[in-house]
Amino acid sequence: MHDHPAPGALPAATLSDAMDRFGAVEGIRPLWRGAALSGPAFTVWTRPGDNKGLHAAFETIRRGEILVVNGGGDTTRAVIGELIVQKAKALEVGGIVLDAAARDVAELEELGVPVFARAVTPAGPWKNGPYRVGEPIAVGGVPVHPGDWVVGDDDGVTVVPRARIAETVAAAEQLIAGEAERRAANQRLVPRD
Ligand SMILES: O=C([O-])CC(=O)C(=O)O
Ligand SMILES: [Mg+2]
Repeated sequence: MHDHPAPGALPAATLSDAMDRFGAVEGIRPLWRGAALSGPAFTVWTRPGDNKGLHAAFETIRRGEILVVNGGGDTTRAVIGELIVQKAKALEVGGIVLDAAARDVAELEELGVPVFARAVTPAGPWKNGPYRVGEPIAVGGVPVHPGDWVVGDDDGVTVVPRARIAETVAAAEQLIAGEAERRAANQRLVPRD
């Protein structure tokens, strides 16, 4: 199904730069320093504060896919915690991106499944729906279709549309080469008296 060159470990910032600085998700951060993910999106749209749809997603999500959730940007209810992320770990999901909140953060870091969220709160979710699985959504102002490439690192999350993965990777690699030259020039700087 995923027959394109993958962005792999390219930085989220560089991938966004390579798309004229679009595609960068607003306001969603890693829950701990060093959390990083890269993989195709598996989308869920849920009623704010409710995680019935996330449990449904774990019925069909595949190894390596990134669970990307539009939870309406709600920060008052955590839609994931330790128990649901245990499922993600067992299924070898590639990571979780929430336009919503999380809880049990110490346990999440120990589990090691990379989680990106808008907020953290001890308040638990409702479990009634409604929800949608596998439909186009948006997170942090960026559209996400199933199969779009999602990259997250210390800076946050960038989404690369599926049809633009190859050209974006090529452009990002060129930017990285240019940055290497600028880095070398910076290292030649000396103080002036
Ligand atoms: O209660 C919930 O659904 C969220 C949670 O804390 C967990 O999954 O551990
Ligand atoms: Mg919990």
